This record gives sequence, structure tokens and C-alpha cells, in this order.
Amino acid sequence: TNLTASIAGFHFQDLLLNAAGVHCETTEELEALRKATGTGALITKSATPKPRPGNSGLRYQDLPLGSINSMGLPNQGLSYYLDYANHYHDQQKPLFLSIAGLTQADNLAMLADIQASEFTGLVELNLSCPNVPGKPQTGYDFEATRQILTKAFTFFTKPLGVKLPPYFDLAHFDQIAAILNAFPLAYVNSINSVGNGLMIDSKTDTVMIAPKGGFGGLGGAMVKATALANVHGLRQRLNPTIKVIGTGGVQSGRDVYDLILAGADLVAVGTSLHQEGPAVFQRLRSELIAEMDRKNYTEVDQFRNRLQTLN
Ligand SMILES: O=C(O)c1[nH]c(=O)[nH]c(=O)c1I
Repeated sequence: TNLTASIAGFHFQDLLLNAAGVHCETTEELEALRKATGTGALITKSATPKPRPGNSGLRYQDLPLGSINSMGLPNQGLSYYLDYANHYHDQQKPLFLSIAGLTQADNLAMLADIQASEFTGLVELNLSCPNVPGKPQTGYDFEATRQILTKAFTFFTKPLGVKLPPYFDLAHFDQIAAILNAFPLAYVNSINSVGNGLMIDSKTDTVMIAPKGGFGGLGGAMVKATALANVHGLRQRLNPTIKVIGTGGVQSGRDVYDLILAGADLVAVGTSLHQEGPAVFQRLRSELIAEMDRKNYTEVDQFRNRLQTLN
């Protein structure tokens, strides 16, 4: 069974990787992902120019149907991840470096640092962090999105993708795709968590997490329908040269299969990785292969983006 894919000339022998932010803040966590069976790549926690402690108090909670988080962008700072990248020599698994500046200037400065560095992997510009108090998600501001990409591509020549928030209106799929199609992007990664959900602990009649009065990003099973819609809606609208990483709601091999049917080239795993650890990738990979066997598929190309409508 052939589970390969390629983005911007990088070849992936497996199509699973972690969602940025999950199990990827430290070198130890990243090395565990690199060594895990079933991963074809790995991505670092979104970086800011300087280290950040992130939000205080309980900031992640598992839920019956997924998870809620308001981490607040805790990370070791860009130079830590560039240093990991400079010592990264695994030819089998390409490295993605995620950045999430709090301002356009920070994002451009980090892109300039990466451009000037020896980094030879792919860069993911996170436009969708929902958990920094007072900071709106850039991905919901179409003009700001266009502006940062315009400025970035005046100097950045390495493979660049964007991490998008979920959209909930077909007109917004049209608008964001029209913007993204104007740029030589390697890929889009969709979706980030469904921002600013709120859940209640029935034992204490309180919210589930401390930051921002309990409002946080939703992940896991409860966001699968939104992830499928965004992956498929974007796949239908984006230039074929812009690949798609599907993220959101993956708990089983069938969920991986569904994101591929919807158009994904690679599939990222967040909540299930947080809950099961890196062993989740081997389980998802074998379940995906079993699903493919049931359909007599030996290649992902036989069903990628082949979701059928009813009419
Ligand atoms: O709170 C976070 O650190 C966080 N949490 C998310 O669910 N998505 C993001 O992009 C980020 I940067």
C-alpha cells in the first residue's frame, strides 16, 4: 500500500503528521514524533520571536467529544526551533517550522530570519491562533491576510504554507481562496481549532479551562464535519499547485480516509495525539490501510479528492 504524497518537491513516505502545537514544543517531544512509526513529517509548536510562557491556569481539557484549549502560544522562541532544524538530518521525514507572530511585523521579522537561515524544510504561517487575549485571528481578516502574504512573498523564497481557521460560509471559502490563489503557496493547512468555544463542568457548574473566562479552541470529534467542509471547500477552489493538509477530528483510520476523500494530501492529528501519544500514528496508519484494503485500493491517488455528491 502506497501512502506517499509530495508538497513543494518534498516527498512524504507516510501522510500523517502532528498538528502544530501538540506534542511539539520541546526537542524531546519533537524527537519522539520523528521516531514514531506512521509519521511522514513533523511540525514544531508555533513560534514567536521570543519565548513565551503562554496563558496561566488550567489551559487544556479533554472533553467527551474532543478537547478545548487556551494555551496562549507557549513556545521556546524561534531561535530554539531554528536550532533544532539546523541539527535536523532526517532525510525520511521533512520538518515543518510553524510561526505565529502577534503582529505583522513579528511575522515578517521571523520570515526574514528563516529566509536568512540554513533552514531547508517547509514553513507554516499560522494565521489562526484563537487564544491570545486581545488578538483577533488574522485568518478572519481577509485584507490583513492578503497584506502579510504580499509582503512575505517580496522576499521569502522557501516553501510556505498557511494554517487557516475554520470558515462557516461558502462566500468566505470563495474569498479566502481568491486571496490565496494569488500567491505561490506550497499548501494550506485547514482547520485550526474552532475558536472560542465554551464548555461547562456539570459537577461544579463552572467553565472547563481558566484563561479568557473559559473560552477556548475546540478540537477532536466535534469538529470533524467542519474540518471536512473546509478541506473540501478549499480543495474545490484552490489552484492545484496549492496542496492541502487536512486537520481536525481524526480519531480513526476512516477519519483519515475521509479527509483524503475530501481532498487532503497530508493529514494532521491534534487531539488524538494529545490523548494517545505518538503511538496513535501507527494505529491510524494500520486502520487506514485496512480501510483501503476493503476498497481494494493500493494507492491514495485512487481516492484522493474523489468524494462523490448525490446528484
Ligand atoms: O493557544 C495556542 O497556543 C493555540 N491553540 C490552538 O488551538 N491553535 C493555535 O494555533 C494556537 I498558537
